[in-house]
Amino acid sequence: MSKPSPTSTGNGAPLRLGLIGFGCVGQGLYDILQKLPDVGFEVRRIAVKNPTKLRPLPADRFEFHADDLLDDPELDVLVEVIDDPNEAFRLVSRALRQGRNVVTANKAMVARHLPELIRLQREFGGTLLYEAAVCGSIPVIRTLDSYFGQEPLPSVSGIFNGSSNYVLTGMTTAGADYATVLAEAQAQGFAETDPALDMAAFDPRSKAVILAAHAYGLLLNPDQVLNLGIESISSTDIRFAAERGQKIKVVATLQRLSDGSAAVFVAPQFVGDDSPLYHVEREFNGVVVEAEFAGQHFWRGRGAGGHPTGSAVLADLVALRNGFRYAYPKLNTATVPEPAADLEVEIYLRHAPKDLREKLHLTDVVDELNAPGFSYHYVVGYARLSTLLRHRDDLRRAGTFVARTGPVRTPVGVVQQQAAAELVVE
Ligand SMILES: NC(=O)c1ccc[n+]([C@@H]2O[C@H](COP(=O)([O-])OP(=O)(O)OC[C@H]3O[C@@H](n4cnc5c(N)ncnc54)[C@H](O)[C@@H]3O)[C@@H](O)[C@H]2O)c1
Ligand SMILES: N[C@@H](CCO)C(=O)O
Repeated sequence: MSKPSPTSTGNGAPLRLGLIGFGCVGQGLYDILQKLPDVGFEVRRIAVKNPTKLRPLPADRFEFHADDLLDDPELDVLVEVIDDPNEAFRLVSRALRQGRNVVTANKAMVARHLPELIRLQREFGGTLLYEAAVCGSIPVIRTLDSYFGQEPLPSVSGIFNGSSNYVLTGMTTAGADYATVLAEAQAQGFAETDPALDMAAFDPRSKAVILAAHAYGLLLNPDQVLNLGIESISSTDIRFAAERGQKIKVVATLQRLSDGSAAVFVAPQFVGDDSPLYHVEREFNGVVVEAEFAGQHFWRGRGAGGHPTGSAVLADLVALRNGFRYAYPKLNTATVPEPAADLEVEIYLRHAPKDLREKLHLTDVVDELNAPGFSYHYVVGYARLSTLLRHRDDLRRAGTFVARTGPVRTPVGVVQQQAAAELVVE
């Protein structure tokens, strides 16, 4: 096979796309390209999986073997928007080994395989762009990679999942019940094929892992990053927050600590109206970047849906045509942080069975309701992130709801040990 053309047909003709996957995002992109006929991209071939599914285009527009698209040297760019991260990795890594240019929206795949995907681009010369993988239409990856490529970032945080935010908005503002409003999010194409990925915060964890690479040069194994979601949330939790003038939001936190290390985790959080995230509703996402010299930036935009995500894919296609590739400027530099050693975070814990609560070793309990005869019992105190990660699946199984209520801190014992060590040194 001759080496595919990188980013241009060379004669001003539209770039020829091979589209793999024609679900919410694939159709969103296709529709945008129909509405923008002069934008310079032509969907030449479309590979789908299910031969019996009804689709809005004539049947002869579709074929069923994505590998055939990879074997077609006439395609300039492959757009991978399927819902299977393992198959996506097989296809994308094969395409990169051919030196091809690929755009993907698959955050689970990118987060899990980023080191290998970077290596394949460097070794074979292809380009992989994935702006659509994080926060839908908010151009966060390219901004971190290019604009903030050299600037230290004390923190990057935000609402990175549209479906869970949609559910929280429905429960908070309309008193809707969880199952009904989740079904709405699914019907609108916001949710993953397995919505537990959204509700248990695996999806925003993938996005946090991707941003850690671009914001800090930190390549993390997703399994080592704490993710707590809202599967067990109830109207009592929402009322508890509202009585304190707060809302519950699922917030991803990437934060540089004073020792230079970086903490990365995702958890429901009590948010007051002094935070820009308080006002981010429905499927919208919000990203707050604290930059050392630029100060605070806040972006809000649609985090899910066919058109917003298709818009991000289109932006990648245009960037690719202009020769853009991620520089990963903070990788392999002296400033790459270590993942933070263990931290404590203040949490609200509702409905934790006694044995599980004991395993969490809560300290500095500041509030508690545990009256006999009441089904509603909660406690507010400090837990270690590592302990929460170790018992994350127990918490899910027990139907316990956990939300962050305060800042992270170095475990008290560790501070005392450090202070003692300093005393000894002096
Ligand atoms: N929906 C969103 O708002 C959104 C936003 C950002 C990123 N994403 C990501 O984009 C990707 C696609 O999401 P979606 O919402 O369009 O999913 P979807 O379920 O609507 O569509 C995915 C399609 O891919 C097809 N498919 C699966 N394996 C295939 C294969 N081997 N070859 C061809 N087709 C195959 C499925 O049959 C399905 O029709 C996922 O990785 C998702 O995480 C989605
Ligand atoms: N399921 C994801 C899609 C966008 O990545 C969400 O709800 O945010």
